[in-house]
Amino acid sequence: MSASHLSFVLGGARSGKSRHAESIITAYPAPWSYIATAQALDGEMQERIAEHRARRDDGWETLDVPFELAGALSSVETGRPVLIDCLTLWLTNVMLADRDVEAEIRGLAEVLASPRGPWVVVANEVGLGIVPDNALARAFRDHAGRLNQTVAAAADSVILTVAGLPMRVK
Ligand SMILES: Nc1nc2c(ncn2[C@@H]2O[C@H](COP(=O)(O)OP(=O)(O)OP(=O)(O)O)[C@@H](O)[C@H]2O)c(=O)[nH]1
Repeated sequence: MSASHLSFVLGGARSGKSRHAESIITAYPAPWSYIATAQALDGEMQERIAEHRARRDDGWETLDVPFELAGALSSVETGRPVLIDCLTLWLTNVMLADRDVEAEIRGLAEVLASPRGPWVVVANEVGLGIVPDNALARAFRDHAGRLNQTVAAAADSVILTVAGLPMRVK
């Protein structure tokens, strides 16, 4: 595999994007860092998180980062492979906390543009369905689309996972 500064893995729910992203990272020698943006706010999320934790072995160090992604990435040791799962939940956290979404995306984009890595970022492709009938969902869909374009522009490889299959789109 060629050395990559930034890979971006996109897909729908349960499309296999996390598993594919993990396989990119574990092709590098351990230790690897896993930056989790999910917050275990209810039993269902706790179960999903437990499933993920169970399949990560001792080579992984997990950091819980619901908000300060740019800061967390900047402070990771140079050369350490990092997986960020997932950007769309980070966006949800930022919007629900009433933070300045544009400013947060700019801050993240600056760090992602730095010539570091290997980093793999996971996100949901959310905009394919009908126009949501409430304003918050429409704003979320639009921010998610712009965020994905920003990260894809900075990435040297972009992969779309469909039904568990990775398709290279950049
Ligand atoms: N807080 C926390 N979250 C975690 C941890 N491990 C995984 N997660 C979160 O679990 C979420 C993914 O959950 P899933 O429901 O399996 O994802 P999915 O999008 O439906 O499925 P795939 O497309 O197959 O990856 C990510 O947003 C991670 O942040 C952890 O150790 N701590």
